[in-house]
Amino acid sequence: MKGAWRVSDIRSAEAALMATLPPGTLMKRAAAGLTKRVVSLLTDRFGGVYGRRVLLLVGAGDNGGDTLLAGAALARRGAAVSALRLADRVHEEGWALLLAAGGRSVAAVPRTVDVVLDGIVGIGAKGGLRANAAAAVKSVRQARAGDRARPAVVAVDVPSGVSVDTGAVEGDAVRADVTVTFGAYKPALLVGPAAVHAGIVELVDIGLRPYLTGTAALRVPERVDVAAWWPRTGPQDDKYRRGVVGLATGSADYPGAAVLGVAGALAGPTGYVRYAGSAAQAIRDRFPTVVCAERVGDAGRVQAWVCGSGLGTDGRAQAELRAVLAAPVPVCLDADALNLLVDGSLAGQLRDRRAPTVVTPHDREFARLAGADPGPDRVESALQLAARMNAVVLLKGDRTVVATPGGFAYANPTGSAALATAGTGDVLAGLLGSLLAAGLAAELAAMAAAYVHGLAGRRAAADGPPNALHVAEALRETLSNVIIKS
Ligand SMILES: NC(=O)C1=CN([C@@H]2O[C@H](COP(=O)(O)OP(=O)(O)OC[C@H]3O[C@@H](n4cnc5c(N)ncnc54)[C@H](O)[C@@H]3O)[C@@H](O)[C@H]2O)[C@@H](O)CC1
Repeated sequence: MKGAWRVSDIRSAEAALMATLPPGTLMKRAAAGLTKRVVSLLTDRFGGVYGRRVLLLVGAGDNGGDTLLAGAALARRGAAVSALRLADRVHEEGWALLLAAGGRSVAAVPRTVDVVLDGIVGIGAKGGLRANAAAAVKSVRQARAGDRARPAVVAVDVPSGVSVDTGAVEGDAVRADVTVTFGAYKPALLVGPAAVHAGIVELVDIGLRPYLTGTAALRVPERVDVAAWWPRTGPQDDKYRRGVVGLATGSADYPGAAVLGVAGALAGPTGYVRYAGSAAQAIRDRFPTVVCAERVGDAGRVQAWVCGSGLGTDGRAQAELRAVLAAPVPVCLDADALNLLVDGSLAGQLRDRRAPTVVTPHDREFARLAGADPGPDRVESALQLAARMNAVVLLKGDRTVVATPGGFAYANPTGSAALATAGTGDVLAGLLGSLLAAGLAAELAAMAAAYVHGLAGRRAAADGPPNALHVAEALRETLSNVIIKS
């Protein structure tokens, strides 16, 4: 699993590591990693390094220093390197090396450039881009709009203009194709709108890891993690032992929500799916293996409930949610269940639950639950709500965040714009419920479901604009690739 560290932790680790090394060693390691990545980008996209036009955007700090050292190395390999200074003072040694290698200073963004290196600011940034930097970034963007291939943009350590610890982007910020980051991931590379600005993120090992002693601000699972968490069927299992998931979703008015949730649950690891609600006929017609009842109280034993989507908010819906909350099993609450939780007595019942609860709000539902929109720091917002509700919070977004009441946060790397369509959340909730019923810990169930659901969204989108049923249908093949074959 990847971990992302806050700037303060990275600074402490760097200080401890630097104390063991000759001055300048870390910057040389960083610049060497950056140079290597830019060489491969120039070679892959533009056929080589010699004669290719590289522009350095250079700010005042060591981030500019890394960039100048890499620029000097590229110039020595024959690239035509120019540097635009965006501060009165820049890293002196780096500047001298660049000029000695044949690099030149420019006063504005040249008209034609193959690759831009963004060395305006790194982890020492305070506030957004200043006016001269913002103007240079705008020129680069305009050049790219006229020629979709060039310039390719490589951010050094982080894209300038983003908030490194939170992933917020409040003003203008660099949009990179690739970010080459040093020593450790930073939250902005993995979560929030900044993650989109970072593009493909590549970590250069500069020897920092053993010195990062604090807790990661954020964890980002990889395929092997999800595969390891996924419950497997053993030779001793029967349909009950694999777990029974119950869905209290949908209604006569909204049977589709129930259908989509059940489709998600059927793709999960449980051996048995029960449905309780007034969309039972639609479920029977479509899924003959699902056992249906009209009410939660009549459904029989389940090991986890999914409740909410399409349920409505009338008296019957309230009674069903109350029954679900009273069950001593893990519960996943979505959509209308979240709207009903704004009611004080149900919220109290939720806080008193002993078994785990997962809530899966999008931003508007989050605002109703928390009393305010998620702030620019989505991880912190989700953590606060998790602590307040005593529930795991899965905050949906391009990089879905999972936060636990105990203070741990995860970000999902597989988000896809394809999932921004009606009903995909129902599929997610069903899959998540199945993982809960199979016995996976609530935060891992939430993370694993988001991860696989994101991949299924991408897979479904490969055949054209998908709807939620396409996403549900893509789950089986996605699971076969990700989980079973790994
Ligand atoms: N500290 C280390 O051990 C290492 C640091 N490295 C590089 O050094 C960077 C951090 O260097 P610094 O601490 O010098 O910080 P930065 O290079 O991020 O920039 C800080 C400087 O930029 C100016 N500045 C701050 N906010 C600004 C803004 N919004 N617009 C314009 N200028 C602004 C400040 O006056 C300050 O001088 C890292 O991101 C990384 O690229 C690497 O060389 C690896 C090792």
